[in-house]
Amino acid sequence: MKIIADDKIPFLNGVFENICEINYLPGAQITNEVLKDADALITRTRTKCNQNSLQGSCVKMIASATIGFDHIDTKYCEDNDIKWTNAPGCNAESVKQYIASVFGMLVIEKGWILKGKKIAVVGVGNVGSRIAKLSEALGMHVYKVDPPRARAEKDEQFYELKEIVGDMDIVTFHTPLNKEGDDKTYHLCNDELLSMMKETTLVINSSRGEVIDGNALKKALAEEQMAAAVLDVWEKEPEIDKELMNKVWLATPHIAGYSLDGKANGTMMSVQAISREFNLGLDDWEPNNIPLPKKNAIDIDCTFLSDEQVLANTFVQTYAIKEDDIRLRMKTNEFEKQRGNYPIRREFKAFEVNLHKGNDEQISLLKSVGFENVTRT
Ligand SMILES: NC(=O)C1=CN([C@@H]2O[C@H](COP(=O)(O)OP(=O)(O)OC[C@H]3O[C@@H](n4cnc5c(N)ncnc54)[C@H](O)[C@@H]3O)[C@@H](O)[C@H]2O)C=CC1
Ligand SMILES: O=C(O)C(=O)[C@H](O)COP(=O)(O)O
Repeated sequence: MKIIADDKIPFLNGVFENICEINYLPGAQITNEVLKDADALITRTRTKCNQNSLQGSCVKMIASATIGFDHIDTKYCEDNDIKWTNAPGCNAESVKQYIASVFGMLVIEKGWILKGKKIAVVGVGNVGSRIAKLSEALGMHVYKVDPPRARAEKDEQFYELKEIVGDMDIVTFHTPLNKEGDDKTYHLCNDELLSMMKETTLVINSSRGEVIDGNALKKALAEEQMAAAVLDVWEKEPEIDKELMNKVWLATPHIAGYSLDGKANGTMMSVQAISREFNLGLDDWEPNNIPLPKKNAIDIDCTFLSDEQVLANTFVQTYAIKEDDIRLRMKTNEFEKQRGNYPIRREFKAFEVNLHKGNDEQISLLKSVGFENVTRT
């Protein structure tokens, strides 16, 4: 048996070597020629898995170590008996941490008071439901927008995006990229939607670049139809629109899901899926010894801070989004390189937080958003 694997998937080296042949290649170099005699592919978003790459190959299974699967032509796979899997939820906590860092920056850099603000969470799946919970913990009013769930569920309250968007302080997108159909999300955020927003609204996109019409956003920002944008994902990335980047408040190179925890989960789910399919005896395999960041103990002096400021400061100390923003602006052409050499980032649960002169309410708020080790002195 032969596996082709993307060489940027961590924790994979050594896992299959004694069982079968495995070759590692950069995502963009995984071509039809390379896949010809491969039985399985372990991939990321950087390899288009479609007729071009798969026709005539021996590939029987594709496992993507990512949440999104818009890089896989699922119809082609289904029509050609190629099984495929993604890794649902693998890095959802990481995207939550990314959004938490945006919230932190709103409080620290822009002086926002989040309590009482209205936020539309568009797409309430693994990521969106975490963002909704995080926002509620910060006292925001959450408006959930998810037409597929709204149709399927009776007990949860969902809103129509166009009906509420004019009243929102924040609109954050967490949908898959659906290129067509009733639940199409391609350019879901377009001229029309942007023109309905208040001039103080912040738009965040950490889903897929094509969910927002970049030209429309550029125009809306230039004309101050809405206030600001945070973009992690971009149309045509890694060749991103620099004019747009210069207009957005925080710009990052598609790394919202890049915690090591999230990557480890993605690798684990892919290895186990391949193992189950080909009977390789790795059904329970999981990576161990996930490295910690240099500083995983956080000390916050709460003396003059509101509860919201305590949370904001804690969030940005676990992950400083500004550092990714600065790196991208300094070397925009290195978008893909920055993703490939991404620093160690760990999720909330890997940190020990001490609140100096903090209170029980702050401890319980931090625990409610995913911190496991919180003390006060
Ligand atoms: N920037 C990054 O690093 C990352 C980006 N992502 C992106 O985020 C997306 C969401 O991730 P998850 O929450 O884990 O996916 P999920 O599949 O758990 O949830 C997606 C939700 O969107 C809803 N939805 C579908 N069409 C919609 C529409 N037209 N309007 C509103 N809601 C709609 C679905 O019903 C579902 O509840 C992924 O598909 C991926 O593209 C995911 C992980 C990391
Ligand atoms: O999981 C997803 O979906 C993502 O967007 C990933 O964070 C992107 O991961 P890579 O393809 O860059 O590994």
